[in-house]
Parts: sequence; C-alpha cells; structure tokens
Amino acid sequence: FGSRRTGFPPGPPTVPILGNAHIFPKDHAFLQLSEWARTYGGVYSVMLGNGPTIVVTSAKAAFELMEKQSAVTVDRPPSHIGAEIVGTAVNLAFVPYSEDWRLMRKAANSILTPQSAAKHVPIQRAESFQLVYDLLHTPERAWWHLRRTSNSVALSILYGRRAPRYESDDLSVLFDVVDLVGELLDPGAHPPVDMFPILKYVPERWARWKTMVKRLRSMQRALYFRLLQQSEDRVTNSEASEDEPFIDKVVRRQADYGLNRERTAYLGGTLVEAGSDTSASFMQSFVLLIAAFPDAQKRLHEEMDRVVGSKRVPEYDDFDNLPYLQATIKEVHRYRPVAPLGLPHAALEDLTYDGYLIPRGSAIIVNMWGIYHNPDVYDDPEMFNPERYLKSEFGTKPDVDPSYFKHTMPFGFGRRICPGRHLVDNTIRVNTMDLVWGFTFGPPINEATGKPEPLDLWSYSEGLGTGPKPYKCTIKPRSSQHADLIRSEFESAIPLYGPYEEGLSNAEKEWLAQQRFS
Ligand code: HEM
Repeated sequence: FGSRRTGFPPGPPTVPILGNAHIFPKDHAFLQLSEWARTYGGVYSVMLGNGPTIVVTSAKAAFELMEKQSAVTVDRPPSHIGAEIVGTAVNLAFVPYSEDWRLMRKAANSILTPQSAAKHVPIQRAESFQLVYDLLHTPERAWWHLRRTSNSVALSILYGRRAPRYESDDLSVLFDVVDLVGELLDPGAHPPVDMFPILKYVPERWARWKTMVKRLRSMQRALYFRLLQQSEDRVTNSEASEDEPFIDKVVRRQADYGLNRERTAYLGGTLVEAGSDTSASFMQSFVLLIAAFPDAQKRLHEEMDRVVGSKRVPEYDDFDNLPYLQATIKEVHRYRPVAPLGLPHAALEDLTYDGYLIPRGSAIIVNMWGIYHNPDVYDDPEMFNPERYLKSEFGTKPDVDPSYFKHTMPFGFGRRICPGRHLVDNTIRVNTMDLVWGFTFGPPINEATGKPEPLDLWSYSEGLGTGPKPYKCTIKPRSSQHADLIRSEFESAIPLYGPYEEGLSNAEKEWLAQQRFS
C-alpha cells in the first residue's frame, strides 16, 4: 500500500502506506509539481492513497491523452467532500462520467454556443461601460469593480438579473458560496478523505469540514432555487426569444434535455459559480500585469490610438484589428493561468503512454503552469512578454513542434473542456478593449515618499482556481476627452440595463436612482 507498481510512470520515492502523500505540497502545488517534472519528465506519477495520480507536464502528452483519448479520460476522480456538498444533486464540473453528466453537459453545450454567446454582447458591453465609469470615480476599488463586473455578467446572461453594485443581494450570497467552495475544495485545506477513507468517520465535532459542507449545501440550494424560480416565472409569462437568459432556455426545454427541476437548478448554479470568479481572476491579472509592465502597456496604447483613437469608444469588431491586445490576452493566460492545474480527469480504462501503464481509475492532472513556464518551450518564461505571441502562433520557441498546442488549453481538454469559454472570450474582449482605451495603469504611489511601490505578482489566492489577492494600483483616465466619453457611454447604456434590473429589491432600485441621477 502506498508503493509504486512496476510499469507505472516514474515519480518521487514513496514511503509505506503514505506513498507520496506526506510530501504532496499544501500551497501552490503547481510549483512543486513543475519542479518534479524537471526530474521525472512530462508524464510522472505521485502515489496518493492506493492509486497513482498522473501528472502531465507536456503539451504532446496532454494532446495524446486528453484530446485523442478523450473518451477514456473524460471521467473525474471521486471527491468525497464534493459528493457530500451536493448530496442527491449533481455538480456538472465535479460529477464523474455518468448519464447525469451527459445530460447536463448536452444542455450546457447546446445553450453556450458561439452564436448564442454573441447574442449577449450588448449586456457585456453595457457592464463594461459601468466598469470604466466606476473606475473613473473610485479607481482605488478596481479589484472589487472587476469582481462585480464579471459576476454581474454571469448572472445577467445566465439568469437575466444583474448586480449593479458589489453589495447587491445576489452577489453577496454568490461570493460567500464561491469562497466557501474554494475553501472546501482546496486540496491542502482539509484532511485527505479521498486518500484515507477512514477519515470520513471522524465525528463532526473534530471535523470542521463537515459543518462547512452542511452550511454550503444549504446556501447553494437557497440561491439556486431562488434564481431558478425567477426563470420559471419569466418563462411562464413570456415568449421564447433568442437573447433570453440561458437558464430560461433550459427551463423551456427541460423535458427535451431530460433534466428534472433539481438538475436544472444545479446546472444553472454550477455554471454561475464556475463562470463568475474565474473571469474576474483573469481580468484582475490583466490589470495587475499591464500596471506592472509599462512597455507592454505603451504598445497597447499605441495600437489602440492607431485603430480606435480618442473620438469614439472601441466597438466589438475592433478587436480583430488589435493583434497586440490579442497577444497580451494569450500572455496573461500563459503567465498567470486561472486554473494552473485545470480540473483533474480520471481514466475509465487502462491506458499506456510511452510504455508506461496508467491504470483504470487513475486521476490525471494536466499541469498547465508547468507547461506554460517550461524554459525548453518558452524563451524566458518568467518574463511577461506578449511579443512572443506575435513571433509564433503559440508563443513557443522556434524549435518547438506547435502541433500539440491549442489556444483553448487554459480552458482544459477533450470532452470536459470548459463550456463557458465562448462566453468568457467575449467578456475578456470587451473589457480589455475598454480598459486599455480609457486608462493608464501603474504601480501604487507611497503616500509618505511619493514614490511608486512595486506590485506583488505572487500574491495569489490558493485553490483550484487562483487569482490576485486585492491589490492597489494607480488608474488614471488617458485624457479629459476619454473621461467625457466614458460618462456619456455609461449614460446611454442605462436603458440597456432595464430588463436586467426588473427583479431587483426596492433598496437596490433606490440606490440606483440616487447613483444615476444625482
Ligand atoms: C477565464 C475564465 C475561465 C477559465 C480559465 C475556465 C477554465 C476551466 C477549466 C480549466 C476547466 C476544466 C476543464 C477540464 O476538465 O479539462 C473548466 C471547466 C468548466 N467550466 Fe470554465 N473557465 C472559465 C470560465 C467559465 C465560464 C464563464 C463558465 C460558465 C458560464 C464556466 C463553466 C465551466 C464548467 C461548467 C466546467 C466543467 C465542465 C465539465 O466538467 O464538463 N467556466 N473551466
């Protein structure tokens, strides 16, 4: 028990019973896993509990195992805490391969198409106008404005209900839920119940996670069913339309999709949770990095001035003419991936790779951090340098074979690839254009000395999804003309918010009236 069988991919030496569990890192595991790849190669194993966990740190192996053999690697490893959280329900992102996963995934794929995502660009742009308007007034709250915007976009598109301020009711509950999920599923945070099942039987008074699980489950159910009820009411009282919220579409076709009410509630809840802070983390990294790297920012501004100028705000299609911005977005995904280890997959059958056996049931982790920070693949990988994506399609060194790389790699692999990627691509496109167009970003200024202070590029949260912890930076409008246009665009966007604000509470509506017409 705990030892590595002959034929498994190599890995760190094991000890009896624990295998490698005692040396598995608790914090920023992707860093240690990348270190081990230097010693044990692009496909190695760590022994956790009774079976191997396979760590893939090579684009070729990721392609061969996760794309070409996706039908076999579509499973997720069992998670006792994950299963306890949902109880009798199902979470699309964590559920093992099953009829439940197939039905929910089919519904998600059919509503989250690129064509369908395009119908929601108007509210994404309107949200982005509020973002730049908020930054004009309270730039010191940038981190929070970015979080509000991404979450409000997710709520608007999925449920037709926006959150106009950080303190909005739905948003506060969603933040509590997302934070608690992050805390519970952070691999280092709790006793390893999946590796040592006996730990499941520790009484609740000594197992804090059990109390947290119960609290989370009741918070999630209250939120999911409240949001679902609003969709159901709208569907009863209105005709179907192409740009209606995604969950309304699912409610209308619930029987065709084979989903009952609980599955529908959990599909919506999982999408909104998976899609909210992930997008926010990306945008928070984008701002942090362009504030920290003035050369890249200068080139972004030059390009924006040439293509858009200062007499109008960017339009959606301008993005196609902004290659340096496109390269910067790819570099942010590479430099600070939101999901450095993706989500673990599992093998439904025995597999072989490079002569090694990957036995049925093994968990498989693709270490995106390790791939993206490998000096054999990228020149100077610890340098933030969008330029690399202008020199070659995937930013890789000239002698690296590009056929195993894909621009969707930050969104995972195979049949489990992130279904929200088209939606979030649009959010990122619209937000980054508006931010670069409107503002100059820089490091924070020390009040006592008047000098700039360095930004901490390593202060990131722990967990499956990671993003910068709250930080300060300076944000100034690029000119008074830019500031005037931001104000007028925000004012002209106000009617667009209307349909998404109908269900807001009276307190929220009063606050809005004061904010907009004072
Ligand atoms: C920058 C933003 C985002 C990033 C970087 C991201 C990344 C990922 C990754 C790496 C996975 C795991 C894929 C795999 O197992 O191979 C995933 C899964 C998933 N994502 Fe995203 N995601 C983002 C935004 C979104 C959005 C906006 C939504 C919903 C609207 C969403 C919904 C999901 C769901 C439901 C899954 C689980 C899919 C399954 O297990 O079948 N994500 N995402």
